[in-house]
Amino acid sequence: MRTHVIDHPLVDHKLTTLRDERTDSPTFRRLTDELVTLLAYEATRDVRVEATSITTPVSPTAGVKLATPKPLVVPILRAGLGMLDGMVRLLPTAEVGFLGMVRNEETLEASTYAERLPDDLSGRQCYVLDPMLATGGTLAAAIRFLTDRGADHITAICLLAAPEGCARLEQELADLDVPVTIVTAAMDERLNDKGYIVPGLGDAGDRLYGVVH
Ligand SMILES: O=P(O)(O)OC[C@H]1O[C@H](OP(=O)(O)OP(=O)(O)O)[C@H](O)[C@@H]1O
Ligand SMILES: O=c1cc[nH]c(=O)[nH]1
Ligand SMILES: [Mg+2]
Repeated sequence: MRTHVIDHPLVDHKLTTLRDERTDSPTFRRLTDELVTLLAYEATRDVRVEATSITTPVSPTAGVKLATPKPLVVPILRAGLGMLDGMVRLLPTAEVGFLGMVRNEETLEASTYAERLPDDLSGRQCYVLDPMLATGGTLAAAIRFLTDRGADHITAICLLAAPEGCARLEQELADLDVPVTIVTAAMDERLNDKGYIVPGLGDAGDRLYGVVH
């Protein structure tokens, strides 16, 4: 597994406002959207392309276009939905599949409550969107779900990651022969005793969409 922490002053600037407890939901949604587009630029560095030829107003020339099958973008509901627009702005022809997952806040175990994905993901590059990689339980299960269906290249885009979650992914996905890359805006210090990322930004789903409990 490769972990790529984006080092860019604009990312750090937007992330600081996102973390601030005074930032309201509309601003939080806008900053999430902007950050995802910046992260997606790096995360798609190895998106598959194929050769094509076109003619400019001046001459014929060789170029590239996105390879077929097109990449699949998979936001993990709820909070990952806040990252979808920013991602498809960069990859407008990607297909989108959905995974609904929630973490039990007592046991910290993740469970899946919704799934709308192609049955066969053979040969597909998948981009998983989830703002928080905390214990790693949610992302480990999501990645396993996709590789069980045949996905052969996984990139997860997260706003924040915790070292504990990355270590768990390394361990739980050690048997996979599929390349997995985590792209994140920051690697935070640790988890607290409730499984929240420290310093983090709180509950991403609640900050995007409100408290449902
Ligand atoms: O790494 P983990 O410890 O598994 O935690 C991370 C998960 O927790 C949050 O989702 P949550 O369960 O709060 O659902 P929500 O998006 O509906 O708020 C977050 O969006 C991740 O999916
Ligand atoms: O810090 C955290 C951990 C899990 N889920 C969140 O939304 N935030
Ligand atoms: Mg939540």
